[in-house]
Amino acid sequence: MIEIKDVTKKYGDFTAIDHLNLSIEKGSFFGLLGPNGAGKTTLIKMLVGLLKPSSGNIIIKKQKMSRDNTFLKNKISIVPQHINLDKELSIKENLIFSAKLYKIKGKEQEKRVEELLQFSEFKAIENKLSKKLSGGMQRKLMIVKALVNNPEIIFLDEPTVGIDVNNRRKIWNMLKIMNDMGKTIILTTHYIEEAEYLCDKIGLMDNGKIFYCDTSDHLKNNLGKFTVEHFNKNKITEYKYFHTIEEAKKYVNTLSDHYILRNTNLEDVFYNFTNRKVQ
Ligand SMILES: Nc1ncnc2c1ncn2[C@@H]1O[C@H](COP(=O)(O)OP(=O)(O)OP(=O)(O)O)[C@@H](O)[C@H]1O
Repeated sequence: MIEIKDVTKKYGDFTAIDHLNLSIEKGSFFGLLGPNGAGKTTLIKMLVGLLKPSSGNIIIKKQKMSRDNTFLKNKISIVPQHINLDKELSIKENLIFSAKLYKIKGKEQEKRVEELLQFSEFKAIENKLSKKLSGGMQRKLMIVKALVNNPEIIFLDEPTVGIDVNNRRKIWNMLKIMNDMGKTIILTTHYIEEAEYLCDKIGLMDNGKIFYCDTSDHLKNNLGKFTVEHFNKNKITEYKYFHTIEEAKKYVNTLSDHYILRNTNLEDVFYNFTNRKVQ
C-alpha cells in the first residue's frame, strides 16, 4: 500500500533521511521506533506530502505522493506532534470544523460527527471547550478529528508523548480498534512499550535510516529471548543475549558480580545495533 523508494531528505548539507526503502502493507499497524532526531517526523511529513523528498519517491496506492495530490490526501490523515485543536471551540465544534475543511456538509456531516462522538465516548461532554480538556484528552480528540474524512491510512507522530499511563492505555485501545476496523496505521514513537503493544511490524530507525524491520518477536528472538545484564569489574553494565533460559542460567553461574536475568526487549535490540538507547 505504501512504497518508500530510495528516499533521501537533506536540510542544507545535513542528511535527515538517508536512502531509505520501506514497504508497508494494507491493514498493518507499523511503528517507526527511534530516539529524538532519528528522522521520524521528517519521514512522516514526506509520507503525507508536507515535505518533498530531496530524491527518491513515495508511492501510496500506486500513486506518487506530492503536495498537490488531492486524491491521496483525501485517503489519509495525520495526527501531528503538536496540538492542532482550536482551543476556543468545543469538542463537537472541532469535529464540525474539520468536517467542513473536507467539504463534508449537511446530513452527512451531522451523521459523521455523531458517529465519532459516540465512538470516542466524547458524546457526554461534547460541548466542553477543548482548552478545558486534559493533555491526554486533547490528544484523544486529535485522533478522533483525524477520522473525520474516514481515511484509509492514518499517520500519527508520537501520539502519546507526555501523557500519563492511564490515558496512554485509553489511546492505545482506540488505535487498536481503528486498526481492527481496517485502517492502516503508521506511528512514530520513542516508547518501547508503545511499539511492542501496538505494532505488528516495527522499523528501528536511527540517523535517517531504518536499519532493521520485522515483527517485535522476530526482532527480539533473533538477538536472543533472554538477556543477562551485569556490572563488570570496571562498573560498566554488560549485556549478553541467549536463545534458551538454560544457556542464560549456565552463564550467570559463572558470574561473581550482581546480575539481572530477564526477557529481552526492543531497547536491547536497538542498543545492540546502535550502542544507543531509544529513550
Ligand atoms: N527544518 C529543519 N532544518 C534543519 N534541520 C532539521 C529540520 N527539521 C529537522 N531537522 C533535523 O533533522 C533531524 C531529524 O529530525 P526529525 O524531527 O525528523 O527527528 P525525529 O526522529 O522526529 O525526532 P523528534 O522525536 O525529536 O521529533 C534532526 O537532527 C533535526 O535536528
